Amino acid sequence: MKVLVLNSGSSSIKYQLFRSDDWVALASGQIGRIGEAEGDLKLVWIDADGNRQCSEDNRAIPAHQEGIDHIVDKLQEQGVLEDVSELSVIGHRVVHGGPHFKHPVVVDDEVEDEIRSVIPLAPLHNPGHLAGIEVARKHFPSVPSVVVFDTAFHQTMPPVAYRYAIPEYLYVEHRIRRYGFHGTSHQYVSKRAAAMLGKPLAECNLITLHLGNGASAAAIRNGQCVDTSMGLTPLEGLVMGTRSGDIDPAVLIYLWKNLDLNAAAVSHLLNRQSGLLGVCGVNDMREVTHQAADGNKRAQLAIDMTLHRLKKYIGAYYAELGEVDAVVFTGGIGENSVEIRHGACQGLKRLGIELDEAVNAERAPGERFISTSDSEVKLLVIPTNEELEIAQQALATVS
Ligand SMILES: Nc1ncnc2c1ncn2[C@@H]1O[C@H](COP(=O)(O)OP(=O)(O)O)[C@@H](O)[C@H]1O
Ligand SMILES: CC(=O)OP(=O)(O)O
Ligand SMILES: [Mg+2]
Repeated sequence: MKVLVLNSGSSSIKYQLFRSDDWVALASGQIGRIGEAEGDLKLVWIDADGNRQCSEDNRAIPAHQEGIDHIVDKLQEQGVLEDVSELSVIGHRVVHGGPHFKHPVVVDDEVEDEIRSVIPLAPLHNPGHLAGIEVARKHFPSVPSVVVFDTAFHQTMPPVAYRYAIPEYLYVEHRIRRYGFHGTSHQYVSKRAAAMLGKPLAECNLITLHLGNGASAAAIRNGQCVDTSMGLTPLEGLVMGTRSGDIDPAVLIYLWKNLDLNAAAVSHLLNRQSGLLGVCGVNDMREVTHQAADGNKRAQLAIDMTLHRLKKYIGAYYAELGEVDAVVFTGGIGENSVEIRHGACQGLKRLGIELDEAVNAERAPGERFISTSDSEVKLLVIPTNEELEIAQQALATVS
């Protein structure tokens, strides 16, 4: 049997089709730049002879609806999903589950309504997820859809970590608290880290760093999340591609009072015009790194601010955990940026964190140790696989 996973973002859809007996990915792909004049479509699949094939094109994809139609056509055309009855379940990533969802659930009208009701808390993400769910239900009415929430893994946080120091009724009546995101990724890399360390996950203390367009850190004690950097929404915490991360809330009041910006304008400014983009005009870390290497001072400042914030969180979570087995780097930046990993580990020798610079600089794919053999705290690079984690959780939910 097979499991299809759709990870619909604000302007992209990532997807993978797994064979559930051995979790081999039969196909994986991405549709980027949805709604733009030119799309960015990629699909890698395994053909009938077991060979890896790849196709790319730039056709325009106006909306998620067309994107998912395209995915289904393409999977059928390449022979990896000939018969819908081969599909046991479709797994969907949903960034915000709000206060209600602690575990994956089978989608019904009520679940869809609940996801819709928390759109204001994840405006960049939840609308795309809903579009994905609706189109999948239309294409595969007989196949159950299961939603797996980014917020679920963080539900083990204690109140000291998830409460804001604001009047209690805002928590009790409005559920204003810290939820945390990228949970599926933090959970996946935690399990892989335990396997690499050769210890049960329940005995591992970890700091996991998911550094992609959105970025978050998590403190894991005995395999469970005890703190994370994102909050009520995916805006809190680290410096991100276009999001500010931590900021004095008085800045918002200032913008409202003195620049006459309303709530929508402030949200747009902090979610879409800030972070690396706000500081240096570019949001892609590869480009920022090139510009900094060419002597661009704004790009260098953007990198230095990213590292400054990242180190604050590593230090804070180290202090919270007391003992740390490993720091894990994942996400597009964590997996690929030699410079960011180098900068994040600088000067931490007294904490028992020592990077092996030569190993860090090797652009090797896959899971690897990048600490010196003497480093008390191990440093790991682990490519995340949110889709695999979602596929396994989705199948377990309907089994
Ligand atoms: N070789 C690289 N060096 C530095 N940054 C990289 C590299 N490869 C990818 N990235 C960065 O990873 C980020 C995207 O991460 P990803 O996890 O794919 O994002 P998303 O949040 O969209 O899933 C971008 O900022 C991109 O520039
Ligand atoms: C929650 C979040 O920020 O997700 P992404 O990194 O995919 O934007
Ligand atoms: Mg991501």
